[in-house]
Amino acid sequence: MISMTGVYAGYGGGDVLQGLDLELAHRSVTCIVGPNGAGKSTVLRTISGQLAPRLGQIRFGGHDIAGRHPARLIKAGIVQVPQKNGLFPAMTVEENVLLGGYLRRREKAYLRGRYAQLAERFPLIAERAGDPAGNLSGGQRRTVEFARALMLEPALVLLDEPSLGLDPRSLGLVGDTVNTMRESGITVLIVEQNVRFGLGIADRGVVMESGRVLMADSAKTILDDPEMGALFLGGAP
Ligand SMILES: Nc1ncnc2c1ncn2[C@@H]1O[C@H](COP(=O)(O)OP(=O)(O)OP(=O)(O)O)[C@@H](O)[C@H]1O
Repeated sequence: MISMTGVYAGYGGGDVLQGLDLELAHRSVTCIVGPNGAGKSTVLRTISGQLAPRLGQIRFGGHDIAGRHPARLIKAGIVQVPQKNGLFPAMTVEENVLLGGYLRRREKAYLRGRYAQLAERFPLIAERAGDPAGNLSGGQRRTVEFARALMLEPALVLLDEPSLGLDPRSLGLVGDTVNTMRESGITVLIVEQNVRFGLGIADRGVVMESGRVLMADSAKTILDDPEMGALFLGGAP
């Protein structure tokens, strides 16, 4: 559904991604793991258009989308949920969710209908619609961020460290939401420091090191690989 081939990208001081190849199957949930600085978040930024690759191809929906403007990519169905604090705390939950539809803001009936669907799918949205987003717990805020990302019915959702700062109960909420996305036919790409959690909710795992893919397999195979355990998971299980 999306494939990256020979992608080189960086921030001016040399390439962080060094000929990265990555393929995501339609409707799969994939988690990228790897040591700090491996380039995991850079992969997400390159797909969502925040960073244009210097070389290489990113194919999505039959086109090479490398270097396209983020707004065009959102319209094409690719949305990234930022790492943290992506909500406007003084605005209500409803207003925050509706912001996810900004690019189609003139289509009021579509946005109302879409919001109603999301409020049904995520009871929290309906229950706390009028509350300032700043009053929610960390896990609840994450749910609102996810709902906002789904406003324009994306095909591919990119999640950067969804577990960051969450307690164990909220992690369950994140896992449930990823399952909801999978059931709606959305392809999900996650970057996680919490390797056990990330691979636990994913079908596929990708191990990155120094801007390249070291291993791509089922999430379970990677979790169970003793070498991976020693290298990246903080010791063998
Ligand atoms: N905006 C930026 N400007 C300059 N360098 C950056 C920027 N963002 C990241 N880098 C550098 O690119 C390299 C890869 O960063 P990236 O965030 O992709 O790694 P990561 O694998 O996600 O690691 P981490 O888990 O530590 O975030 C790092 O050396 C980092 O310092």
